[in-house]
Parts: sequence; C-alpha cells; structure tokens
Amino acid sequence: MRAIISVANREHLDELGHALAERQVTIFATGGTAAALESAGVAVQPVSSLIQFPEILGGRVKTLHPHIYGGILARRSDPAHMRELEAHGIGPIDLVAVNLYPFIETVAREDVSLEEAQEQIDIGGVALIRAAAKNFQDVLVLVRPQDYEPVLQEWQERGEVSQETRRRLAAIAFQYTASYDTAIAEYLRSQDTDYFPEELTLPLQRIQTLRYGENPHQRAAFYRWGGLSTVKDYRPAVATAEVLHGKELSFNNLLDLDAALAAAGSFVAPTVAIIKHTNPCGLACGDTLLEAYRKAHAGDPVSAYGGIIGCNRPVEADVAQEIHQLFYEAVIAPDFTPEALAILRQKKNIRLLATHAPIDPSTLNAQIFKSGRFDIRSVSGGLLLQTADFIGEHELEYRVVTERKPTLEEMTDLMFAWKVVRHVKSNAIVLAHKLAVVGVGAGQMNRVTSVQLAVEKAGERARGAVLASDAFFPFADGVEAAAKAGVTAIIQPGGSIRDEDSIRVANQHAIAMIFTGRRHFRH
Ligand SMILES: NC(=O)c1ncn([C@@H]2O[C@H](COP(=O)(O)O)[C@@H](O)[C@H]2O)c1NC=O
Repeated sequence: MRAIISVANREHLDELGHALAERQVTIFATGGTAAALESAGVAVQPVSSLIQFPEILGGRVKTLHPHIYGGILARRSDPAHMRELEAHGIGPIDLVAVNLYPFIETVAREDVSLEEAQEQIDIGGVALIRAAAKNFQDVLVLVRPQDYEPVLQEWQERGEVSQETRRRLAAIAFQYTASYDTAIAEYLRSQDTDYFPEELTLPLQRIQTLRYGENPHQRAAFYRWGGLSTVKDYRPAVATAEVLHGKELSFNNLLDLDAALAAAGSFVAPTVAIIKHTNPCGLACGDTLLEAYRKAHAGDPVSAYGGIIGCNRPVEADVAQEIHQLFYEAVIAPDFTPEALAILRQKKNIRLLATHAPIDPSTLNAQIFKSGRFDIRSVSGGLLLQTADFIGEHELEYRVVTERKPTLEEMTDLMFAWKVVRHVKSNAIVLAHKLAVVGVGAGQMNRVTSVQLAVEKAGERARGAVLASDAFFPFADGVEAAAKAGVTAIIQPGGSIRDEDSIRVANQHAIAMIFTGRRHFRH
C-alpha cells in the first residue's frame, strides 16, 4: 500500500505516520511534512521521488503530476485503468492525508498583504483531496487530524475501512474544500460594496446537535460561523459564550439568550433584560446591576417566571442571590464571580453562559461589522438576507412635533424606551418610567391592541410613563389610548398620512411627541 501525506496542520501526524508504517504502508510526503515525519522517526520518501520532478516555484507546484493523479484516480476494478497505470509506470496511491495552507488564519491578521494571502491559497492540496474523495471507494481521504485515530481503529478491528466510512470521509473532504474556497471568495470580495453576491455559500461549523427544535418533534442543531469568522474575535455572542453550568441548552433557550444579549447590550449603564419568547418582559437600567435587576423584575413579575436573563455587567453574589430566589431558565453575562457561581450552581438546571467579553453597544456593533454577516431568515424555497438593524446614534434625527417639548426626565425615558422597542416583536409598544419597562405590547396584528396590552400590563404605572412605538401610528387611536392611561410623552418614527391626527390628539392631552424618522420593525 502507498500513501501521500501533505499537511500544513501537523496535529496527530506522528501517530498517523507510525500507524501507517506499522501496516507496511510506503509513505510519500511533501518537503515540510517529510521532515516532520522523519524527525518523529517515521520512514518516508519525498514525493519528488515518485514523480521524478522537483518542487518548483517556491512550492506552488509540488504534487501536480500525472504520476500522482493517475495513482489516485485509477479505478481498481477497471482493468483498462489498471493497464494504463502499468503502461505508464504509475503505482496506485491508496491513502491521501492532506490538509491545506492556513489561508483563514493568515487573512485574519490585521496587517496581511494581498501577496501573503495569495501565497496561502492552496492549489495542489485541494486537487489531491478532490481526486482522492472522487475515487473514495479505492482511496482513503483524511483531511481532519481528529479522523486519523477512529479510522485507524476501524482498520485495525475490521482489517479494512468500510465503504460507509470511506464515503463519509469523502463528504467531509468535499465540505472542507468548499469551506476553504468560501473563505477565499469571502476575502477577495471583502472590498466590494455589493453586499449580496450573486452566488453565496455560508461556511458553518456545527457546535452541537440539540435535543430537539422549537418543539420536541423537530430535529435541530446549533452552528456557528466558520470560514473567516472562525479566527476573528467574534464576541460577545451566544455561539462563542462559555456554558459554565446547567442543563443542555435548547433551541428556544438559544433564541432567547440571543435576544437577552442584544437587549442588555443596547445600554451602557448597568442593565438587566428578562426575556420571554424572545421579547423583553422586564428591562431596566440602574446605578448597579442589582438595582437594574430589581427594577427589571418588577416590570412584570408574573411573566418573568421561567425567563432568560441578560446582564451587561458581571454577575456578583448580590444579583446571584436574587436570581436564585426565583425560577429562571438561563443567564447570560460577561462573567460571573466565583461567589455568584457558587450560589447559582445550587440549582442543577439553570444554564449560565459567560461571553468573556464586554456586553455593550460598542462591542455588539463591532461584532456586527467585523463578522460582515447578514441577518438571515428562512422562507419556503429560500433565504432572506439583510444587514443588521443598526443605525448609528449620529444618524438619528429626533424631531419634537408637539406644542410641548419633553422634559429632561421624559427625554431620558424616551431614549431608553426607543432602544427597548427595537427588541420587541412588531407591532411593538413599550411603556417606560425611570429607566425601567413598565408595560409591553408585543406581536399584535394592530398597533392599538399593542398599546392596550402595554397599558394593561403597566396598570397604575402607565400614569406618568412614556411610550415608544416601533413604527408610526396609522390612526390616532393608539395615541388616544395612551393619553387615557396617563402617558405623558411618546416616541415614534412618524410618517403616516394621518400623522396630523396623532399630533392633534397628543396636543389635546399635552403629550410631548418625538418623531425619529426611522422605524424598527421586528417580524
Ligand atoms: N502545489 C502543490 O502541488 C501542493 N501540493 C500539496 N500542497 C500543500 O502543501 C502543504 C504541505 O507542504 P509541506 O509538506 O512542504 O509543508 C499542504 O498543506 C498541501 O495542501 C501544495 N501546495 C499548494 O498548492
């Protein structure tokens, strides 16, 4: 048997070399790989001895030769193929272990030049992998060091590697080269202003299979961005957070954790968001995280039960003690102190996730831009891609449209409510007072019902509160309902043909109203 080994990642190379040598396999290797094998005490021959041709162009051409490709691609069951090999003096190659130049790691460096990047585009390695994977029935293809051991074990136990395993390895190989090419294309078009290339592949790496999806009869898995993003600092994010404790994360937990992270991270002051079914039922800022937590919980103590908490400061013992009193599914925070962990870990199931990165608008926005990723939704037969719902603070133009201007206190609450309403499903209404949510109307099919729900939730607390609406009021009825409940100021995008009706009603009730000119639908 004969093998070709040519690897940039030399993890487990020694073990592979020794195992093949023990099985009397003749190993041919490219320069660096041969040197590494030799220094591990494995007998190896240079590939140049196989093809009678040296490495040229500084390694750009090492293995691209018919003596190699003939040996890999010949179908062993086809006598004509075998006769041709013999006629040309080509010996078959039965195993190809190759992994590629570290292109992704190279271009992740801030100072990388185009020339350096280009040199890391692997050509011969990709061709070897594809050839071996095409002829997988006869040639074993190994591209991941973690596959060496199980494959060698199967070989040991069964005396051969099964056709199923060979086929699975070929699928891994083609996926590997596809992800590699995706990263190259992604890098080369990174200067393009065109957000949406005509053809697009998305490099994804599975983090874990989940017990089930949104419901127990659905199957599901959790993937993180691979490709260029694998080595970029991609935090704070749910996909990169460390799970410090708790029951296995569910599909719905992950969605809610994402919402909790985004909501808490919209603020610079200590903030706690309590999420239910991706909507905040409580959210507040405070001088301390403890104050923020208490205010957030007071927002809707009934709905908070079983919620998912997002904190934008490390959780310390005081907050942990409060959280521990009640039932929550999960907490995500930049970190947890050892005391806080000791308290929270008393409950077996509560999931605790640390991002190990600050959670605030600057880090979350940087993440959006660094990753260069889209917001993606699936529809029947396709995917919808959009850029993230992000508007720089300086791009917003607030306009007071009523006779009365908001007071300073109202203005502070309006800005707070406007940031919260982005995180609520449309039609979204948020009532807030003293930097705490006091009522939410989410996901209703008309805006006035969302107002009614928010007002109902707030009860007496609606009096003196401010209101944020994620999109314009199409009729004055929403403003009317808010006024009746005692709301004193409103923030909304404006832009309805009946804006004047809403403004008139606001003026009648001495409500101060601001138009933002931008909406924040969340479907
Ligand atoms: N040019 C070629 O013919 C060629 N053949 C194999 N390689 C790559 O060379 C690398 C290993 O080289 P070395 O063993 O010299 O360190 C592997 O990552 C392999 O994918 C090549 N390099 C790039 O295309």
